[in-house]
Amino acid sequence: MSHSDTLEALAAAGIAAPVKPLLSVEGLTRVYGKRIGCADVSFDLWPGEVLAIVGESGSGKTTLLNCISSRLTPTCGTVHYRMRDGATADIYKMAEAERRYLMRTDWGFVHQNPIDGLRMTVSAGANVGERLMAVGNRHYGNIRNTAIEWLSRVEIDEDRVDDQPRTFSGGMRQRLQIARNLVTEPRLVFMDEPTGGLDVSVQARLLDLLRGLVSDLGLAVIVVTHDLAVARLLSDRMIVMKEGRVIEAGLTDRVLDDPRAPYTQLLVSSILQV
Ligand SMILES: Nc1ncnc2c1ncn2[C@@H]1O[C@H](COP(=O)(O)OP(=O)(O)OP(=O)(O)O)[C@@H](O)[C@H]1O
Repeated sequence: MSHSDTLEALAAAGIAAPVKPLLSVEGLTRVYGKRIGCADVSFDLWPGEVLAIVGESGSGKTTLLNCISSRLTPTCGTVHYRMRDGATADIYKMAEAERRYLMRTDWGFVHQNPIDGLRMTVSAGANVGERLMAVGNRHYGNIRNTAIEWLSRVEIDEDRVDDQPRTFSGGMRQRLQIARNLVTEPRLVFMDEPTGGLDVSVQARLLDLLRGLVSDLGLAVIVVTHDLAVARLLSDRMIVMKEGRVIEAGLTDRVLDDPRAPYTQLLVSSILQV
């Protein structure tokens, strides 16, 4: 998507464009031997914007998300991030310690399977409190109070604060993972199929909760999903991937209501027929 397309999309969504994007992805490519994971992906993400990456299984969504979030080294391409002090940093040129700090504080990562994003053998309160300690909080009482506050924000009863997440249902675990990620008020959150693997009714409630939190906190989000309904509910803009490449990009409503690429038309019509 070009810079002018992005500005147009933002204006249509009622988001005032800042001078610089929060994240700029340029020519991002990852190959696995001869197999393409993702190829030549470029886009900008603006503060407070929710971008969905959609496509069928194997289209490269997870590879792209992992390359952007520095969990997987790209074969080529760059990812620039605007730090809190306003300076722009190339995340692959940062010192490892600085990148790790960024990941623990200014970024969040919500995994499809909460087991990958939680510590199952420490309490729910500690799962949330740990992230606060990572940003320098040391006062036990304050940490516990903030953890309890966040549990209630994600609709987990206060009296579960000392329970381990292994005693929680799938939906509760996912809500706890979200609280753990959001407690440090990150500016950018990556989500990989955040509602995948949950019952439909649990999914709907979680999506509602996520939508409220994202809007209240003004979060920028990159969400990977194969579910166009999730993209429709959560995102402002979306990119459609096929065989590792972006084949369509634009405002979510435009792409879903008036898909231009034949592949997107097929994706959309296959959902409508269900
Ligand atoms: N570790 C790996 N080694 C080799 N090939 C891989 C590896 N990970 C992914 N691939 C290949 O890269 C391509 C993109 O896979 P990726 O998992 O990114 O797609 P996806 O859209 O996230 O799929 P899904 O929705 O099923 O998770 C696929 O062809 C896949 O087989």
